[in-house]
Amino acid sequence: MLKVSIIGASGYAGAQLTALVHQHPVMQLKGLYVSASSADAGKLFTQVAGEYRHFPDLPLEPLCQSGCGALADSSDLVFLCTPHQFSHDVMPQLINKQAKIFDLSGAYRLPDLDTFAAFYGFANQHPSIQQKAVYGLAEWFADDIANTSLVAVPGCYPTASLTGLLPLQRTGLLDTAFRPVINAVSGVTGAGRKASLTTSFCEVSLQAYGVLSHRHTPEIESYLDHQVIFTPHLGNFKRGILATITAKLNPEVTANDVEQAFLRHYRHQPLVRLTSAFPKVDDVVNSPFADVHWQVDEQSHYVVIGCAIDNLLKGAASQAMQCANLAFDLPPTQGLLP
Ligand SMILES: NC(=O)C1=CN([C@@H]2O[C@H](COP(=O)(O)OP(=O)(O)OC[C@H]3O[C@@H](n4cnc5c(N)ncnc54)[C@H](OP(=O)(O)O)[C@@H]3O)[C@@H](O)[C@H]2O)C=CC1
Ligand SMILES: CC(=O)N[C@@H](CCC(=O)OP(=O)(O)O)C(=O)O
Repeated sequence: MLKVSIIGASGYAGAQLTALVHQHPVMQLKGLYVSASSADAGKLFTQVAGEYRHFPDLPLEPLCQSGCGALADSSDLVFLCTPHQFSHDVMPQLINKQAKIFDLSGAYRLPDLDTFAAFYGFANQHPSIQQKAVYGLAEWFADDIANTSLVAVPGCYPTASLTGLLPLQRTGLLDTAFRPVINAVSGVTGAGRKASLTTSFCEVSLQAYGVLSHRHTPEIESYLDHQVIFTPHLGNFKRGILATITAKLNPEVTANDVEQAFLRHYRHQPLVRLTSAFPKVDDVVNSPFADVHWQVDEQSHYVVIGCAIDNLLKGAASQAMQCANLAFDLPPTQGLLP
């Protein structure tokens, strides 16, 4: 059995990952961790995450940064479900040890360090670690993921946006003179478990935020190799993301070309479902799937693409597990599909 440690296990993404590891046939939970000063330190995971009350009793152990090296030496996998700054700071102690590291934060997703500093508000001090990190968009970078010991698991909006756009971009169907326009709505779990006024029950009402400034814009652009206009919205539902993307196609592109591009890239990908109608959030919530549909207007040469995912699963924990499966040469859907 592969020994797994999860740091940030009391958070929304960490609890999902804990559940996925628990049901994985060849992984076992070695330890669950929170910060040294956490109000949850010493509590049982089952006390903090009530939906998993039937799980075995595992404590949420307080973790000091100095204890991370030993953790990485005694685990096969370490998942970081922690804030960006913590993942950034702790990484030198985790890498080059026994464990492969899967970081769900944005700390090592952006190869351009100036862009990183501008969007994250702190500098990436570890360029040599950044060079080793592989972007964990599982359907697109499987070979690299299989051969690395550090995976930067993508953000939730970039997962939905890139899943919808990459088949067209990689096939050369997009008109490079126009930026695809991505409008995406996320449930409130996307903001994490920590209380804040903007995510409190009485305050949330469908609204755009981070307009022309969200840190997921450069993440999408880095891996699409194309500039975009990305507008996230916060919706008054718990989980799920719906991205609706409008893009300009080259003049000679037909509806059949677009269909072939999606089929070629996703026909053999079990976790991307090409649906017969525009996807619904409810169809993917609590599942590891990305649902994708599109419609082409051959007169105007525009395509509208819809992609729905569960932000906590395909947008975080289940994609991290897909990457872990790839990194350990296991079937990519192991522990994710019955
Ligand atoms: N929510 C989502 O949809 C997505 C989230 N992500 C990313 O995944 C990561 C986790 O997100 P999410 O679960 O939403 O966040 P939460 O705020 O819900 O959870 C954060 C977790 O990290 C722990 N933590 C915080 N500081 C430390 C520390 N210094 N040492 C150890 N543990 C610490 C927290 O526990 P405590 O503070 O009690 O110590 C908690 O368990 C973030 O980087 C986020 O950006 C990525 C994609 C989607
Ligand atoms: C609704 C909401 O607030 N969503 C988060 C994105 C969550 C995510 O993908 O996380 P990363 O921070 O790891 O990129 C946001 O907009 O900041």
